[in-house]
Amino acid sequence: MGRRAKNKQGAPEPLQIVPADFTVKKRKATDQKDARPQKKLKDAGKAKPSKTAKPAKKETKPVLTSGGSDDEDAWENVQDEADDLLDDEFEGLDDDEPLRGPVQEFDWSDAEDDEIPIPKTKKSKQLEKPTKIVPTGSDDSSVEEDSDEDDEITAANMEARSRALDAQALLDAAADAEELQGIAAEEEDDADEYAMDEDDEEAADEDRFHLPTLEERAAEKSQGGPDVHIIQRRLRECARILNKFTKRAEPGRSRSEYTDQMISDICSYYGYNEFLAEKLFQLFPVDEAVEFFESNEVPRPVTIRTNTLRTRRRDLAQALVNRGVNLEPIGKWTNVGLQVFESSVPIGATPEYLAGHYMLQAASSFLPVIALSPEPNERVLDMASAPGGKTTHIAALLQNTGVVFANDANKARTKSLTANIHRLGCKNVVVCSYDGREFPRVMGGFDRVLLDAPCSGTGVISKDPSVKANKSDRDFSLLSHLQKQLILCAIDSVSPESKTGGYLVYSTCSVTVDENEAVVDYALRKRPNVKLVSTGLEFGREGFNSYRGKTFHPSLKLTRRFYPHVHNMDGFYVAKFKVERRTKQAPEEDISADGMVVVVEEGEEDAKKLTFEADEDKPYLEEAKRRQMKAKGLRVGPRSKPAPAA
Ligand SMILES: C[S@@+](CC[C@H](N)C(=O)[O-])C[C@H]1O[C@@H](n2cnc3c(N)ncnc32)[C@H](O)[C@@H]1O
Repeated sequence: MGRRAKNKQGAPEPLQIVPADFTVKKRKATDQKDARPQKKLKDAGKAKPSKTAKPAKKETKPVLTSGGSDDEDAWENVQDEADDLLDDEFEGLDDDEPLRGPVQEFDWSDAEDDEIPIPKTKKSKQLEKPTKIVPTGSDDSSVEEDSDEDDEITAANMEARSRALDAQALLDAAADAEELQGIAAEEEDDADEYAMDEDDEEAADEDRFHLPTLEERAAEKSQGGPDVHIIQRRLRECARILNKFTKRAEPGRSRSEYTDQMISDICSYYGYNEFLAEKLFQLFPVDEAVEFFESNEVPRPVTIRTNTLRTRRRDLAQALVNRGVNLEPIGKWTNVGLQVFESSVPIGATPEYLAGHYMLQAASSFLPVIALSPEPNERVLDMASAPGGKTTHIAALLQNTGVVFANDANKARTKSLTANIHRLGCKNVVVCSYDGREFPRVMGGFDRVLLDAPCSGTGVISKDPSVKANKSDRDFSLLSHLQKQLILCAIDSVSPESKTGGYLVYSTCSVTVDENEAVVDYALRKRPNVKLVSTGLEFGREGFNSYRGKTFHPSLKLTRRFYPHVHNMDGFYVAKFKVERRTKQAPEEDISADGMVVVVEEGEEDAKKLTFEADEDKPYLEEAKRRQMKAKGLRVGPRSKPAPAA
């Protein structure tokens, strides 16, 4: 575990959401070495008071305990106050209607840093310029009112007029130059906020940043690695320099030297292996990458989903407030979510929890089900469903009508799935345990399918920091391969004839492109009868259209990415497909002799010849079979050795 991992934030920040077109603002470099990076709001018009600096009303929110009080009046007062607060919180929120509304910007800042900078709007310099006064040789300002045309040109005044015109031209030129300079300076400021303080900073910074040479790095390593403060400063400085490389880099040093230093520092500071640090680093602009790594050190807010089969959100909130839970609705995008700020009782063991009134569930986990949007009486497949957070959400949206097939390849995990289904009172769910790649042979013709795929978990590192050290290149290849097989099976399980649906939602709690856009793009290429449609989610970043030399289908923009540092929720990815009727037969080579889907990797044309017998596929197949057997509790033999190179 990295050194920062120990330094966890106390109470989680309230969840606030940024709009889809939100761009992450760059941080200003500060000279406070230990300070956590602070985000400043550029636009005061859009600024919202920080949730950390809560309104006074909320600060007085009572923490009620079920133990009660000897003083009945006091109890009633507190009770009334709690009721009022709930009424305020929930006013206008109709539990039965999907809520829509503007999304809010997530603010990292602590209360004391909440001052909102004056908005930096681009004003027309033309409007700001003082009215020019044309010198006429007279100080009498009334003269300036006179128009040139009115003055008769005579031999006597000709020279004076000529001088005045020259002077005016000079003044105009000077003013224009000044204006151009101003615009250039302003553009530079806008292009990079760091530049705002650059001169001051650099002038004050006697101890100028020096990028260690290879020898210096080796020496540093041999002495047990650098001090945390040195790494912090180096990360900040490297990010600052990479942002404006030509201007700020040390002469003779390359961009990749700074990048390598950053990745190496990220590994030692946060505890990632080099492969994963680089993979994640590449996903973002430099300074945003640091924000991403930083946010993985902070726990996400505790959130619960109201089980509408058993209660209403308002009633649940009331019951929990009465037990001493401090909570509020997550945001306008969900009418069932509640964020828990603090609780005097264990939130996973309240009578309401045991009675199935809610599910402890990350906010990001609501998103695929919202995108799936199942309708009553539909037939739905949840292909990889354990432990059932999304299954039970689907069952609730179906209002216990229709049927949900909750499948998971891992039989052991179906126990917790079944327990959750019972606890939440879902009566329309059938639990099964197949490898998802066996669908639709076992069952097909679903109105909607959810494939919440097995993934690397790079979106949930704050929950499972072991991901930082234990994910390798091989893991990503295997996972991407499995996901590609599963997604084709999921598509083929959807009924294009469905009167109400015909949709597949693909999701992962990972942020890597291999597991997301690459899988979705592969599915689009292999199944011409599907197209991407809007997820219906009002926030989230657009999926990548291209990434590191790979180009994806333009419709990948319709998919959505969610990030911890932007949306204060787990990293997540959601894509929604509409499945149409097939116009021609599926390519034969998709299905192997044993009925499994064959994944065709990069270079589709050559790959057309591939079957499961192909040497390249063997290790993947073998590994998949080993895992399958292991999951079923069967003994697996040793891995076969790779054949020697010819
Ligand atoms: C991300 S988790 C699913 C979480 C679940 N949807 C929820 O909301 O609670 C992925 C699941 O896929 C299952 N899985 C892995 N390989 C599978 C396969 N080949 N077919 C079906 N399920 C699989 C794992 O056992 C795991 O439970």
